[in-house]
Amino acid sequence: MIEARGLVQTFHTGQGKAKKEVHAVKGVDLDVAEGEVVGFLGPNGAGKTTTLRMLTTLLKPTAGTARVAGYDVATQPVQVRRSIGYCSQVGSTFSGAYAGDEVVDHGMLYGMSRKDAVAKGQELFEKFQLDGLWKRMNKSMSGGQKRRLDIVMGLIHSPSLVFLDEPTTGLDPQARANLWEHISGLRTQEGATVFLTTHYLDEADALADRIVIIDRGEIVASDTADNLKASVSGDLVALEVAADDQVAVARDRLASLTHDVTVDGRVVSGRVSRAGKAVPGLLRDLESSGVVLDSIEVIRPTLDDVFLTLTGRSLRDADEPDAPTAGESA
Ligand SMILES: Nc1ncnc2c1ncn2[C@@H]1O[C@H](COP(=O)(O)OP(=O)(O)OP(=O)(O)O)[C@@H](O)[C@H]1O
Repeated sequence: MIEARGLVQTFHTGQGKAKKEVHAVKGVDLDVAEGEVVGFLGPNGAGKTTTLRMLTTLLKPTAGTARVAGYDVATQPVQVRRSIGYCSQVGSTFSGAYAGDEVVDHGMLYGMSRKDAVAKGQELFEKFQLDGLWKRMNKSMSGGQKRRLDIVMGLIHSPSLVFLDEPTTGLDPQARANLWEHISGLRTQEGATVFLTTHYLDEADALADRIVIIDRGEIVASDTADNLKASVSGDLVALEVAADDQVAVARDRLASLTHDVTVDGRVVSGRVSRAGKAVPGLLRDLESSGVVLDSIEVIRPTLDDVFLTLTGRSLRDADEPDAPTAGESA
């Protein structure tokens, strides 16, 4: 569905002495298969939107090639646009028009008949819990309703591939959770392939089959959330031993699974790869060695741990406004 090779975007800003090159995207390769939901994750300014704009033909790549839905973005932009749905960060609806009219007009722009556009629009309004809002203006809708309306606009012509740019930014937790359900339904109910950008770790974790991480214009990882977490640091296993004289035995048993065991009072802990598989055996081992536990905690690494290991910074640091962005050079 998406096949990008060496995509580059260099912006030129300012004039004279203030002239600057911004290397927003620096040679991105991407492959997205039909039916996949891919989360494109990265901090502010990492190059997510710029990559998305190149893939959706809104921006010409400085270098590199991309085929999207079977068409070349540079030479067949019209065919690409017909095959995809795009929901931008800023939204695509106009505040002074009825929601239903906008959706129908949008469908007609794609060559649908009014009758078909109305039928599909009404079906989508129902699916996205917008029933009753056909004759409502965008300006009198809640944030969550507006985002759902944006998605309906992007789906009116039944695209096989949908791009969502930070779909839940600015929404409250309940509206986010509600939108997540709808996004999951895009594949199951609409049969669409979904490529979404986000800087929310939990969003990528919850929605995507595969996560592609971009940092400063370069892809730094691409895998399932589980594999990314497992490959980086392992799960933290913390054993609280019931008696002081059993601490050493517990430490030795845990050391058979990992090198980095630490002891803090009666708490023995260490990082174990794929703890879900290893812990049952460890518990049997501890029991047969006569160790009694007060508690056991298994803490899975977060995608933030992954990002930290890959880039040396946490996503939160990277989010700070004064952190350096996409390789700007004078
Ligand atoms: N039109 C432009 N002219 C100059 N620089 C730009 C332009 N658009 C984006 N940039 C710069 O390119 C870099 C990547 O921006 P981009 O919007 O792709 O990041 P992003 O990962 O989508 O960030 P966010 O999460 O904040 O939306 C940033 O340094 C940004 O300032």
